Amino acid sequence: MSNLLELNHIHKSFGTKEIIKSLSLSLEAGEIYGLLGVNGAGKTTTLSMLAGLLKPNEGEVFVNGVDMIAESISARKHLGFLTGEMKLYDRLTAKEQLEFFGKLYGIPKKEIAQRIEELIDLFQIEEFKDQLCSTLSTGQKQRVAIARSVIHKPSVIVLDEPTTGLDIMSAEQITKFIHHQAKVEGRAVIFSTHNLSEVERLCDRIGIIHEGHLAFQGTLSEILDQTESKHLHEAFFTLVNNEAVTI
Ligand SMILES: Nc1ncnc2c1ncn2[C@@H]1O[C@H](COP(=O)(O)OP(=O)(O)OP(=O)(O)O)[C@@H](O)[C@H]1O
Repeated sequence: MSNLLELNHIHKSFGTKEIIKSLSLSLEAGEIYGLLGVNGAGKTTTLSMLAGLLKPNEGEVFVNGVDMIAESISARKHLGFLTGEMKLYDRLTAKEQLEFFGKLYGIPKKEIAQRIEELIDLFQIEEFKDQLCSTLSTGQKQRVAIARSVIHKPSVIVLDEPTTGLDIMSAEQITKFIHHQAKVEGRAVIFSTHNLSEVERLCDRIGIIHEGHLAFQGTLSEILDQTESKHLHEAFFTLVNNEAVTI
């Protein structure tokens, strides 16, 4: 099967600070990939590079076979990106927000209406669809933000800490969404999180960024085997505290 997403030997520095030294990963259709790492490890930096918001100093990014660096406008059409940095427009209602982004992506008017109905239904936005975004709760805002990021039906979905700050019900809704997108719709989903149980439950593969590299990349059972751990949190500490395991 061909890869929907490919990162090859990415390097990124800010000034003299080398954040990502060499990082490669790929995702197939239907795969869910969880990106872990301590605060400041470089998860947001990596996801921003693969979404075309930051340019790597070296390396390649392909989305659906399109070169993100050379043809970023066309590559971004295949990708939906959610990050805490991208705020909703406070003066639009939840529904207007979705309409606005539908138009930005050039979705025909008739299709926008239908797509918005689907997303309102999927994320249970109905109750607050006509409320200004400035008045929404954290969980409601996050649901609108994710709906907005996938309005154009991208084949690759990139979510930076999608469940951070959400209660257990809202977080569950988002994990169900991720599962559905990959396993029913056949999209590739990569997300960063600090919630290890979410990763254990949801991800086909896990990547742990440490000191600019992927200290581990593989399935849950592979990481447990390689670190001789019973749980992901034990494996995580083993990899991040002493790099006894090499891939
Ligand atoms: N624009 C920038 N200029 C300078 N340094 C930056 C910039 N963006 C990120 N960094 C640095 O790069 C490192 C990685 O940051 P990044 O936000 O990618 O980490 P993260 O793994 O997402 O962390 P967290 O779990 O805290 O969200 C940090 O040391 C951060 O200070």
